[in-house]
Amino acid sequence: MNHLIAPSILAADFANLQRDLEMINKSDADWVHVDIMDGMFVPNISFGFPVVNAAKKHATKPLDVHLMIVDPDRYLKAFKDAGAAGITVHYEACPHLHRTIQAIKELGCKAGVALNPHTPVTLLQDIIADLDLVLIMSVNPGFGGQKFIDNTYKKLKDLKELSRQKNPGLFIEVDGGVDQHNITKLVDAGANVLVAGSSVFSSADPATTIAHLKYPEKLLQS
Ligand SMILES: O=C(CO)[C@H](O)[C@H](O)COP(=O)(O)O
Ligand SMILES: [Co+2]
Repeated sequence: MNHLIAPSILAADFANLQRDLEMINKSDADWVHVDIMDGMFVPNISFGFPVVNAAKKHATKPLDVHLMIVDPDRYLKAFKDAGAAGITVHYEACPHLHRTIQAIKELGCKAGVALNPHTPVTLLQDIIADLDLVLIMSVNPGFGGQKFIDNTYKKLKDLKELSRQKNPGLFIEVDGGVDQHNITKLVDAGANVLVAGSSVFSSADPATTIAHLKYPEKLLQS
């Protein structure tokens, strides 16, 4: 399949969120990535339900909600009601991950698990068949605009192999420091959903940057 692009609104201009979502609507983006941070699981607080509701009101593409929060089970239904199409929880935040994944699916959302940079892919062996998506963090979660961690390529290859054996339809998402320079190598390593925050929103023309991320081969030809 062609890879999907999920711009992260963490890097959008919150005072002009409607404008930035309308840009995403008209662009080659596939999903809208929504980062929820609680100041506990990660050392930063982003935004909560009113902003997700507002995003849902203006976005025409599915909301891909990335929960960087402790004990996410408390809020799954609230995020579904706010407009989430997919909910991704962190492996490191879920002692009863199987139960959490079933709860997300029962809500009718796509279910994902995110791995911090130090968490090995092998820990997913007994849950991967139940998942729609695995998110490989390529920075330490909590902030946009950080430097990409090179070990990500190896983790993507490990995950691609595990998914080939146990769940060939898996969405393999990579999140953090994705830009026009590393996108082709990330797709070659196995990523099929690419999150991009700063590289999109700090560029002069965000819609064109999204097009370059979606079709990097056209950039090489031009
Ligand atoms: O989950 C995240 C941070 O924890 C963000 O999705 C990620 O950092 C995207 O931002 P950037 O592309 O600027 O690195
Ligand atoms: Co994210």
